[in-house]
This record gives sequence, C-alpha cells and structure tokens, in this order.
Amino acid sequence: MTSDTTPLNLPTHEGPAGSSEITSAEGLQAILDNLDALVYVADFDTYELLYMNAYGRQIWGTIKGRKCWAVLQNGNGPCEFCSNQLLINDDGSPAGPHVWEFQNQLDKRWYQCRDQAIRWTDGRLVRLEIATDITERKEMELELQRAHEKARQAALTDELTGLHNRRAFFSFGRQLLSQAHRYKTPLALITMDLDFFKQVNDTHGHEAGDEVLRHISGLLRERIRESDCAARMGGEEFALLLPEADTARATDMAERLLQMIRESRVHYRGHQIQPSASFGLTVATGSDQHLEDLMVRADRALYRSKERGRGQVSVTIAETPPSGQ
Ligand SMILES: Nc1nc2c(ncn2[C@@H]2O[C@H](COP(=O)(O)OP(=O)(O)OP(=O)(O)O)[C@@H](O)[C@H]2O)c(=O)[nH]1
Repeated sequence: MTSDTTPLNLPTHEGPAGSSEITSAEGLQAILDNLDALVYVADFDTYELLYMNAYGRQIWGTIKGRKCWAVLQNGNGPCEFCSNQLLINDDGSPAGPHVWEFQNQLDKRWYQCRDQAIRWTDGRLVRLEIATDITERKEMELELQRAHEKARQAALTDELTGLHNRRAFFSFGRQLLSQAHRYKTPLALITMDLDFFKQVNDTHGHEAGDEVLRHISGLLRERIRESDCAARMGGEEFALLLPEADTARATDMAERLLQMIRESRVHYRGHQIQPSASFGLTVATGSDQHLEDLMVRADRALYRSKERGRGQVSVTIAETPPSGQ
C-alpha cells in the first residue's frame, strides 16, 4: 500500500476457529490492489478522492488531497459527463448502480464504469466507481462500425464516379419528395444523358470513356448545393434532384451545366475529348405520389432533347400546378 492511500477501515470478520477465510481489512486490501480494474471512492460534494486501488494509482498517480476530476481527467473542475446526480434519488437515498462506457482523456483508453452511491465508513454517502479497461473490445466494435458504415456507403455509391448510385438516388429521392409534399416546396428533377458517348469509347477506348464519366461527375459535384442529390443512374445517365428549385431555377441550372460540359475538355493520352449532354427536367406536383412519376416526365423531356439534335435542355411541365408554387 502506498503512503497516500487512506487504508480501508473495514470491519474484520473472524471466522470460526481455524478457518482460513480472509475477511480482514488487509485481506480485502490485497484483493482490491490485485484487481485488474480501477476502484475509487470520491466525496459527492467536494469530489475529493477518498480511496483508489493500486491499479488506479499506477496509472493516475497520487490521490492525497486531490479531486477525482483533477486526477482522472486532468480537468479544472467537475467533468461535464459526471454521473453523480444519477447515483442519488431525490429523497437522498442511493439510486443503484449506473453502468456506462467512456474514453478517458488522459490515457485515451475506454472503460466500462460501474458507479454507485455507497455508505462510507463515517456514514456519509460517497461515490464508488469500478472501471474495467474495455479498449480492445471497444476498438473492435468501432472497427466493425466503420466497416458497416463503409459497406453502407459502398452500397449507395457509384464506384467509378463516387456519386450516389441509382439505389441511393431512389432512397434519398423518396425522402426529398415526401419533404416537398410536407412543406409544400418545389422539387426539381433533372435527368442528363451524355451525347455520342459510344463514339468516345469506340474512338479512344473504354478507359477514356470512364475518364469522361469521372470528369462529368466532378462538374456536377462542383455545381450542386449540399442539399441537392446527384447520382449516376447507370451507363452515361445521370440525375439531379434539386429541393426548393422551381422550373426557372432548374432550367437555369441545367443550361449552366450544359454550357460547362460543352466548354470543358477531357485530356486523355494526348487527345482532347469534348463532351456534350442532353437534359430533361420537370418539377414535382402535389399529385406526384412516386419519384417514378417525375422520372417519366423528365425522361420524356430528355428524349425530346435527344430528338431535337442533342446538347440541349427540355422541360416537361406537369399538368397540375407544381407543389409550393
Ligand atoms: N467507358 C464506359 N462506357 C460505358 C459505361 N457504361 C455504359 N457505357 C457505354 O455507353 C455507351 C452508350 O451508348 P448509347 O446508348 O448508344 O449512347 P450514345 O452513344 O451516347 O448516344 P446518344 O445517347 O443517343 O447520344 C455504350 O457504348 C456503353 O458501352 C461505363 O461505365 N464506362
């Protein structure tokens, strides 16, 4: 036992004569100091540490006259996550154990803490914490979470371009459409299809075609707002959902995109490729129950752009007035 530790003044229980049962204070001290867990006791009002076992003192050092937040967290005052108020009922009685997990700010390790109000040797209620190091388990859990998140992202992302894929488009799109209905705001859908893309592949190779697809995706990403959704629907087809954009704004957006695409060049193995695209757009109406209703109208407009010679923007206005307008 180190000199700064308050000895546990626990009652000694004498077993029957000849019994080897160890219930003396020294025996309990030995158990506590050999535990592979932190055990400490602190005053509820002053936060002064009254006891810490050897496991804790080895990591956090001396406790004599010091507060739990200074020793354990190197803080300047009570921790914002302090669980003290959860340990005592309104009538002042102990509330039972509170179990939680947290990452210590000093050693950066994760602990599972079991906190409890207990009666101290002088009769007052004090805070007892038993904390076990769960860093390895926590790291595995976090790793697993990261892997799940990565897999979830991958399932929603187009591998070639990094844009949303078709699946993500429909998932986000349904949410955006229901928001547009709820708040009676417009929602525009732009569909876009590259022109003569087969020629790019045939002339410069599939790799060059891929490069063009990445280039176009970069332009879309540059132009859209955070609340917009840009997706590669497959092949050389793209779609954009623009919340709160009416027909005029969506048309303006499509025309600017068309201009940017036509003015841009893709440099591939000494060749310059000039991309072009056709656009179709529409705006949601209150009677559009499904995203597919918008897709049909936008694709009809896109088809007209192709028919009229490509490299242009066409609009299909819904028969009923757009929601929010
Ligand atoms: N490089 C590359 N090409 C793709 C990919 N997906 C689809 N394609 C090609 O895209 C081309 C699409 O050809 P079409 O549907 O005839 O379209 P287009 O040549 O753009 O003709 P229009 O749309 O009528 O202007 C085909 O050659 C496909 O092989 C891809 O991921 N990478």
